[in-house]
Amino acid sequence: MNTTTKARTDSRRGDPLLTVDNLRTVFDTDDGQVQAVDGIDFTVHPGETVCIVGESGSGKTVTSESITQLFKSPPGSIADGSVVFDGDDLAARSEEELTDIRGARISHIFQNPQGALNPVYTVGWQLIEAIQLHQDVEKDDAREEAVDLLSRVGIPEASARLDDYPHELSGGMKQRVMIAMALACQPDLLIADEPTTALDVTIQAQILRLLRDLQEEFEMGIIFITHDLGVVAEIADRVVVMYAGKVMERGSVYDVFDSPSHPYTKALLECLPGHGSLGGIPGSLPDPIDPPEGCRFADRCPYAIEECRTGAQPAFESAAGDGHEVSCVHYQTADDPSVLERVGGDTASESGTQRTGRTDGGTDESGKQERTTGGGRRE
Ligand SMILES: Nc1ncnc2c1ncn2[C@@H]1O[C@H](COP(=O)(O)OP(=O)(O)OP(=O)(O)O)[C@@H](O)[C@H]1O
Ligand code: NI
Repeated sequence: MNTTTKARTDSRRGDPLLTVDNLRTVFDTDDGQVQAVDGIDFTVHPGETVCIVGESGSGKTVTSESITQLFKSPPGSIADGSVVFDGDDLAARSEEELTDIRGARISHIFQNPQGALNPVYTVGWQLIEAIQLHQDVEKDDAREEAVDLLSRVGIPEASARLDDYPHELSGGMKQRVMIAMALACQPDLLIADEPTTALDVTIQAQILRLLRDLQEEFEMGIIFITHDLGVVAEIADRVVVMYAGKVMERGSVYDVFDSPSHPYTKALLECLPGHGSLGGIPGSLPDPIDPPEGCRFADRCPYAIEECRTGAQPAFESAAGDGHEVSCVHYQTADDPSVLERVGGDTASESGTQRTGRTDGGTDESGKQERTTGGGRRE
């Protein structure tokens, strides 16, 4: 995050490119209905990068998959809400209509490139096809653009790679080709779910730079999901903090990082290297099939009071900063994060492990378990 980012955020005006309103996405399983995304709201403006952050299992991937309904249905379905893209509610669109939108106006990049490339065509053929689908250019020009894109995602000897088939490439190379493919159609909205996690830091930096360049060139909106809060600080204009299918806090990257307001956001930031709390937030996510009443984070929150455990997730209250909002009962009377120091009293000043009474081991184990469950179920 820097002053440029801040200036960009503040100058953002006009209609959003994407408005997600009260979105609920559920999965029917043998054990019951998983409330993966449970009534969330956020917007993305043209040229803006919105990062979705939150622990494993919070619903980030399901949120991103819900936009063009990429999840398998059944078991998944949108149970409520709307996803308005450029004036059009995608939640009400047929699979056929969504196929047209995917890859033309909305592109996805996943952590795992498997399945994103067609094994029977060369990399060059697929890229040139994608470029020509969207732009009225001759084949030679499209070829030149394909080479340029490949070198910009960090592929050495790009022109030679055009004749390769996907299986001839290493995993990291495939990932980069997939990113190039997603950008080839110059999407209005790019949805990237942990796109650079498997890549080394130099290539990662190169790809983030490429995204920023293309974003400036084409006013592309970006939804970026990552566990790496360092990357968030670098690329986000705005941040959406998710927990257990709910949005806990949202605002400019500047406000969320400098004045984290929800106790959950504070805890997430404390897990950054050099910020004290190592090994994650003590405790684990609530049961997604039968989430608790009140604030979903209450069981792990050092500031929780009786009021936090009844009713629905608290309504959004404004926190310090333009468009900075937080879903926490403690902000119903104030918009200043220091309110937590006052309400927290002694509990708040205790160390991370004492807060919930859990000690070593619990965190790591539960964290890992969430990951396995989330990934395993999707297959
Ligand atoms: N196909 C599915 N069937 C049942 N439950 C699912 C399915 N896909 C996701 N879920 C559940 O939905 C919830 C949200 O999962 P999601 O993958 O969106 O989390 P995430 O925030 O992306 O986590 P991570 O950081 O690990 O990628 C989890 O409880 C997960 O187990
Ligand atoms: Ni995910």
